[in-house]
Amino acid sequence: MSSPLWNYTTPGIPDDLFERLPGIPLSKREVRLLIISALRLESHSLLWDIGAGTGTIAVETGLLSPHGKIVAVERDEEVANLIQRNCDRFGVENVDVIEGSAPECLQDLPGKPHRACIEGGRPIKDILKAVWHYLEPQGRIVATASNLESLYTLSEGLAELQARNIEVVQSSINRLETRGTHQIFAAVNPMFILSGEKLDS
Ligand SMILES: C[S@@+](CC[C@H](N)C(=O)[O-])C[C@H]1O[C@@H](n2cnc3c(N)ncnc32)[C@H](O)[C@@H]1O
Repeated sequence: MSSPLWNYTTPGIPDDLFERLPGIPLSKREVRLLIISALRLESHSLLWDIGAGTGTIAVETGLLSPHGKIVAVERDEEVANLIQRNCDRFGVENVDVIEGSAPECLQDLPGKPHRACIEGGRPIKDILKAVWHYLEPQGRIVATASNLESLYTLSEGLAELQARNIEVVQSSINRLETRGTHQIFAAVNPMFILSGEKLDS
């Protein structure tokens, strides 16, 4: 009997265990951990993973929260199929993969989310506002930005929505790598991780 690919109760699956498609991004392991931490999942949370890419967030949260439900939204058909394959690879059964483009497709999703992760899409503020509209009270949104423009837009969007307990964290991660005869610390692209809550004022 072959041993399972990931048999641990903690998140942090190494990036190279996921099936990849050329050019399709993935949230790097350490950044993924920060995103998952910011989501603060509860045992039965419904999570919308918008712009689900390679599916690393969907897989990790599916494993971490077996009584929860994840809806992974991805606009590209080939990439949506990749997410399903990565779920199958890790034996994750509580992820529904939806091929669709946000924000338009959100109205057709079943249920209202308690948590949302936004990692892609333009115009990003429209997606943020649409997701916020469906978010349950007490819900949390986590969104990432890799550049100053997205950081500003998301930050402005959360303020306009009067999100509470807004946090912004910038990752700064270096991994030891062998380059020729030397070992150097190579930087993982820094990401901004923004989060906010939908609380009564
Ligand atoms: C940065 S990747 C997400 C990586 C993912 N978190 C992971 O670790 O596997 C962003 C993805 O969002 C998708 N995307 C971009 N705009 C979108 C939209 N409007 N609706 C749905 N998906 C979108 C892209 O096709 C891409 O695969």
